[in-house]
Amino acid sequence: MTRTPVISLLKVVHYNCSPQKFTRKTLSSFSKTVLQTTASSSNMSLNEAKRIAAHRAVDEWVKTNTVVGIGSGSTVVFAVERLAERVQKEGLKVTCVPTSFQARQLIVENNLVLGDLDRNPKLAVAIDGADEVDRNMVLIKGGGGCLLQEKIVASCAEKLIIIADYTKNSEHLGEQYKKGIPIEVVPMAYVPIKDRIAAKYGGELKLRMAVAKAGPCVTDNGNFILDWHFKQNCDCDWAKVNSELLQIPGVVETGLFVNMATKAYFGMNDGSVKTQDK
Ligand SMILES: O=C(CO)[C@H](O)[C@H](O)COP(=O)(O)O
Repeated sequence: MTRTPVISLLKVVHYNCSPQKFTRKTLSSFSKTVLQTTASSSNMSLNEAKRIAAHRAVDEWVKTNTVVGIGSGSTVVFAVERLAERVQKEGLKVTCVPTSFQARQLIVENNLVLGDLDRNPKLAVAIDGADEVDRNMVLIKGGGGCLLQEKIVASCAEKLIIIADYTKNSEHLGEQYKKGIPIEVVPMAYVPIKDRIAAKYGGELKLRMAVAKAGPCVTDNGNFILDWHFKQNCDCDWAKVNSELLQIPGVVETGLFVNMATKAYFGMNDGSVKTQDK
């Protein structure tokens, strides 16, 4: 049987919970805006930067007869594209475990083998995007609202490999990503959680609102998301902050990924791929 890669940005880059709704049109104007504000002499589109990072990571990390975690977001679209190409061209055999409804759709639409943690509790590698990566490889994730399943799948993988464009590569968290740290919470507890975090650490917490629905964004797990706009230039011990946040009743998971990522691949503005290790 011939397997045909089916990549539809219109379908797969659709975030229910993203503050920015992506379609082919908005994705391109979004990319343009970011490019204009981050690199005046840019010669590579953000999508091209995502693509080169994703393809390189898939080529270096995905081996045949393995189980691979498939992250969520717009960069992962290009990783799945590459996996599908390799299945077709080299007969690569992989089982793919999704981290969201979007990832599941991507796997199915590209005729890749769909797995789950019941049958595949140990993964060789998980490939995922990030909203920001700091110099210590601490990540902010959850811009697309999929942080809980992303962290679960990453925790089952021997390696977590991050793919991103150059706008995600920072010295400190919050330097470039201005939408805060996503925190997934049980709906009935969002107000007390918000108050407790603000009282302890300062900053502002915003309930993430849905894009094409009135009311809050509801995650794939039926929860809400608080985006924590922490104080700028925070010299925080993120491992400690993460553990403390997880102690609050009603906090399900945070978008802080500390000591999880093995390597990050950034597609750069000049067409090169920069890597960062743990
Ligand atoms: O954490 C995520 C979704 O929950 C994504 O990996 C993160 O938002 C990056 O997305 P993109 O590749 O679209 O920049």
